[in-house]
Amino acid sequence: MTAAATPDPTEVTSEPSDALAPYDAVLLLSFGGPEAPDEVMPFLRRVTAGRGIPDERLESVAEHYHHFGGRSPINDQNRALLAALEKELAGRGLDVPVLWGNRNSEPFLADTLREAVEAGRHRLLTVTTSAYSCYSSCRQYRENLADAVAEVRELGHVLEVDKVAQYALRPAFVDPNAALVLDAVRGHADVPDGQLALLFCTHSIPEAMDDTSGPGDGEGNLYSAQHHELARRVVARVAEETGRDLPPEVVYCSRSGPPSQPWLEPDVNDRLEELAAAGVTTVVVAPVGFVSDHMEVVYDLDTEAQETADRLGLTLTRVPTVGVDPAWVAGLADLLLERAEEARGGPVPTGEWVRPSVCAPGCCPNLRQARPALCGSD
Ligand SMILES: CC1=C(CCC(=O)O)c2cc3nc(cc4[nH]c(cc5[nH]c(cc1n2)c(C)c5CCC(=O)O)c(CCC(=O)O)c4C)C(CCC(=O)O)=C3C
Ligand SMILES: [Fe+2]
Repeated sequence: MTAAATPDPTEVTSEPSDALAPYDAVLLLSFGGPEAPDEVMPFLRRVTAGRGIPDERLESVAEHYHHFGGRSPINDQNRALLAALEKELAGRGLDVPVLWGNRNSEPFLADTLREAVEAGRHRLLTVTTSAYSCYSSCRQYRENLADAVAEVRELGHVLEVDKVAQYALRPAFVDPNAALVLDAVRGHADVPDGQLALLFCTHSIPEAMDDTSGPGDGEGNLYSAQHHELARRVVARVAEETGRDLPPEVVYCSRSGPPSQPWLEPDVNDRLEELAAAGVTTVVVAPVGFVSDHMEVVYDLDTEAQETADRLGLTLTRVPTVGVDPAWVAGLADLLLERAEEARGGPVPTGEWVRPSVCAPGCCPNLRQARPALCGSD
C-alpha cells in the first residue's frame, strides 16, 4: 500500500479547536478491577478497606472474578472508551490527551496525575464512569482526586482539577439508554402485555447512603430518585414508539455489607421470582446503573440472574450498557465541551435533574469520616 491509499471514510478531519480551553487534558476516572487471579484479593481488600464487609462476602465476590479467569472486564472497557473518546475529540479538532486513572487498581489515579504534571499539564477536566449521585459514585471520587492532587503538590507541582457533573439524566446518557431498551422491547413484540416486564437494574447501596445522597438540604434519596426518573423517561419513550405501557420498575443487584444493614431493594433475583409467580414469561433487564459491562453485569446479571430466570422458566433479555455506543461517546464529548464553556464563564446548565458541576457543601456525605474532596464548594 502506498501513502496515497483511499482515505478512511470514518476519519473526520477538522480545524484545530480550543473548545476545551482552559483544560489541557481530560481525565477518565474509574473504579478499577483486577486483571489476573493474583490481583483479585488485593483488589478486594483495597475496595473494602475499613468497610466492615464480612470475609465470606469477599470470598464469594472473589469467586465471581475467578469465574472469569481473575480478570474484570472494566479496565478493557475503559481502554476502549478512552480510545473512542480520543477519536471523537480528534474528529472535532480537539487535540487533547485523554488520561485514565482508577480508584482501586492500576493505573492508580495518583500515578496518572504525577505523569500528567511531568508532561506539563496544568488543568484537567475529569469525568467519572459513574453517572449517578451518592457517596460511592460521586463524593468518593472527589476524595480520591483530593488525595491524588495533594500527593502531586507534595512533589512541588500545581494541578487544578475540575469535574463534569453527574450526568445520569442528561440526554447524553438517557437517549442512548432509551434506544438500547427500545430495541430490546421491540424484540419481544410477540409477547402479550402482562407477560412482559421491563426492569431497570442498578448497584444496590446502603439505605443510609441513599437517604443522604444529593445536596445537604435534607431531601436525600437522590440516587434512587435519579434511577426512577431515568426509568420513567425511558418507558415514556418506549410507549411513544411502540404503544406499550410498561411500568418503570427499578431493581438492585450486588448487595454487600452485613445482613443487619438495610440496602436498597428489591434484589433483581427476588423480583424475577415474583414476576414468574404473577404469570410473566419474558423479562427485559436494562442495567442502566452501569456505563459498561462491569463484573456486576457479567456476573450478577448474565450469570446469577440468568440462572434464576432459567430455573423459573423465564426468558431474560439483558439490554447492553452504553459502553462505546457512538451516541454515548458523542454525548460524553458534548458534556466535556459544555463544562469547558462553563469554566470560561459561559452558561451554567440548569434544569430540575441537572446536577451542578461544583457540588454543594455536604452533598453525598462520607458517613464514616469527613475528608477533603475536590470539585465542590465545601
Ligand atoms: C454505587 C456503586 C457503584 C457505581 C458507581 C461506580 O461505578 O463507582 C459501584 C461500582 C462498582 N463496584 C465494583 C466492585 C465492588 N464494589 C464493592 C462494594 C460496594 N460497592 C458499592 C457501591 C457502588 N459500587 C458499595 C456501597 C459497596 C460496599 C462497600 C463500600 O462502601 O465501598 C465491592 C466489594 C465486595 C462486595 O461487597 O461486592 C466490589 C468488588 C466495581 C468493579 C466491577 C468490575 O470489576 O467490573 C464497580 C464499577
Ligand atoms: Fe461496588
